[in-house]
Amino acid sequence: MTELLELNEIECQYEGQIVISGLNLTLRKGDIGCLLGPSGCGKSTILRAIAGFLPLSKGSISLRGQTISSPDTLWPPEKRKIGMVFQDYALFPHLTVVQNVAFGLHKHPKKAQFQQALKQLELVDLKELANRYPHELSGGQQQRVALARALAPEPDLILLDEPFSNLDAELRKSLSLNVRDILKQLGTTAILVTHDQHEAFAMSDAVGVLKDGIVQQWDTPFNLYHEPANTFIATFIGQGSFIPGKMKNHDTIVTELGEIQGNRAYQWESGTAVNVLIRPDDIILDEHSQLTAAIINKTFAGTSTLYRLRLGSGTQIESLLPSHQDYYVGEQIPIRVAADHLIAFQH
Ligand SMILES: Nc1ncnc2c1ncn2[C@@H]1O[C@H](COP(=O)(O)OP(=O)(O)OP(=O)(O)O)[C@@H](O)[C@H]1O
Repeated sequence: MTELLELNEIECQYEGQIVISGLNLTLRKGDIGCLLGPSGCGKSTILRAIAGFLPLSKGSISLRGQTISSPDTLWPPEKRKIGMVFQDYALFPHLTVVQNVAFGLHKHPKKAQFQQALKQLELVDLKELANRYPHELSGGQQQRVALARALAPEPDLILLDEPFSNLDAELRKSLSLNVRDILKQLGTTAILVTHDQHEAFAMSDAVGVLKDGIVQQWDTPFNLYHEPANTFIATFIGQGSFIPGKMKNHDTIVTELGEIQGNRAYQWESGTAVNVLIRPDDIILDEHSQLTAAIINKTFAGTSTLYRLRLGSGTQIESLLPSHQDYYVGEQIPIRVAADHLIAFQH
């Protein structure tokens, strides 16, 4: 059996109000899964249900093949062997770093507790700071202590609830990759909750995009971007906008940008009205193109510049171009669509 965690049609409520319904999710041993979605969509609620802090009103959760939650089963959190890391680190201020990490090891003999805690601190590269107190550490260091503490009892599963939200952008990026490496090195299965899609993509093997308590798509980051299951995913993940089109044949759509041919076939009949997703990196500059668009604004982003363009019809699209090619607002530029992954939805 390779599935470590299985959520089967779960429903969660707060005081009779259903927040999660009919949710399915499976995670293989050693995989890092992520729950991504707008604020209030139910991400933390799912973690609470997995951790055992919230009962289920329907469905079941099984870990290592055993049912740990169902309407008439609720294993207590401490029996689940699940580690947790929170946004606010939640370290004990009156305990040193090594005492914090050793805290969850109270069943071990004292000496073994400290040896194991030091081993975990070495893993997160903080052994030198073992005798400091939390207030003597930076935010990133505190979060690494929290990770070491969660990993110390060698849990089968670790839940990370917005663990990098309190850190600045650069640190978020480096720490998220660092944490991924540590989890992969240990083979620890993890679920990350975030509303930062870059973090979700960088860290996870599979990502579930949630909206209104329902997982809209549970897939690899690549597929979420290139094969979105619906218009919500298409616009929530990455950038892009829809333009109207008509099916010409199964893999070609006629639009005001010309005929766009992709690498997947749609079953709709010729003439069917569709919306086609155009990503900024699908629109490239082509001096031989007859098609032009007017620049209505631009955002410089270092290596590239994002241009907002208006087509003759008034439709607006975006184009991401290398920043050394610099154009001004109001200029007409010749463009062409260069998209292999044609994404369209019926009107
Ligand atoms: N203890 C509670 N009692 C009642 N309603 C709650 C409780 N906790 C959360 N909710 C509601 O459940 C819904 C889902 O909340 P949850 O915290 O799971 O969302 P989230 O996706 O984690 O949001 P965020 O990204 O803002 O942390 C929200 O509408 C929220 O108001």
